[in-house]
Amino acid sequence: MTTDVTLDLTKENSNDGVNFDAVKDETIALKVEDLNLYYDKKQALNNINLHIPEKKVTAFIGPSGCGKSTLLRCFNRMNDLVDIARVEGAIKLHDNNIYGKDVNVADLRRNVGMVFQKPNPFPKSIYENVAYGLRLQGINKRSVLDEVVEWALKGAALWDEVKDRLDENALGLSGGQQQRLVIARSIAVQPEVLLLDEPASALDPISTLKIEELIHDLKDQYTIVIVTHNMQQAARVSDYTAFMFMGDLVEFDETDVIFTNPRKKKTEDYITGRYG
Ligand SMILES: Nc1ncnc2c1ncn2[C@@H]1O[C@H](COP(=O)(O)OP(=O)(O)OP(=O)(O)O)[C@@H](O)[C@H]1O
Repeated sequence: MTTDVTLDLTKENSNDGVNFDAVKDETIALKVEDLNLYYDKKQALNNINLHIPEKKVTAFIGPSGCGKSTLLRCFNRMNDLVDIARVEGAIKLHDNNIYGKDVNVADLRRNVGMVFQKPNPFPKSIYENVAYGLRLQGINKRSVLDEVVEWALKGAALWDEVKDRLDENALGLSGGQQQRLVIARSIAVQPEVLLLDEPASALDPISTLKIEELIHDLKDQYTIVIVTHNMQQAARVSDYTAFMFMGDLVEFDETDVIFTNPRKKKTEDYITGRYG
């Protein structure tokens, strides 16, 4: 992937639905500035400008194919893995452009963790799944690993269910438990930001509820960005919501405003189920 941080000032600014004032009293963790993303010649993100507040939950909603996952994957440069993807503009994590030349992408991905729709534990023990990121950093001391594994599993609300079977294969856990294990694996390396791409869409309702409760608990310590198809879920878990449509960020505001009093007709049409 190539990056080009030169801004195209001729592009019309289509961000009049983005209410930056909604987050003016928050500390901003991530600033998206004039971001365009192309898959080959097809533009998938159009001049996105957005401020994501620290230690809050921000949800991305919008119809299939509107660019939610593409935008989410920009925050830890997962799109670098797509050869045909090209990014223009900047994303600043506490004022440092993550697309800058000196950025260590492995460090970025440790600091900005990601959880996918389908739980993806490694075919290793529950313990080794959580210890994985620490071992990558060269931390192998058993007492340190024990402490972090317990802390992360407690943080992911899984400890009580697995504390007596830490040496069992993680693939033997239920889907909901696997997803909480993946969250434990992410938080074990103490990221600042957690990106959740439809984390509950493959789960049953009870597991979904547990993930939603967990998101609520985690936001005290982490900046969370979640992509969801489920508008009720966005309304339940998020503080702020961004509505996307065909690569545009149509509207961003407090979640209550988006769901009760949106400014844009397109947002209203979507949340009232007129398309989707
Ligand atoms: N690796 C890729 N190569 C080419 N085009 C892609 C790639 N990934 C996504 N796209 C295209 O970019 C656009 C946005 O896709 P994206 O997956 O970001 O949307 P989304 O809103 O997350 O959709 P969904 O809700 O269905 O997951 C779509 O037109 C999609 O086909």
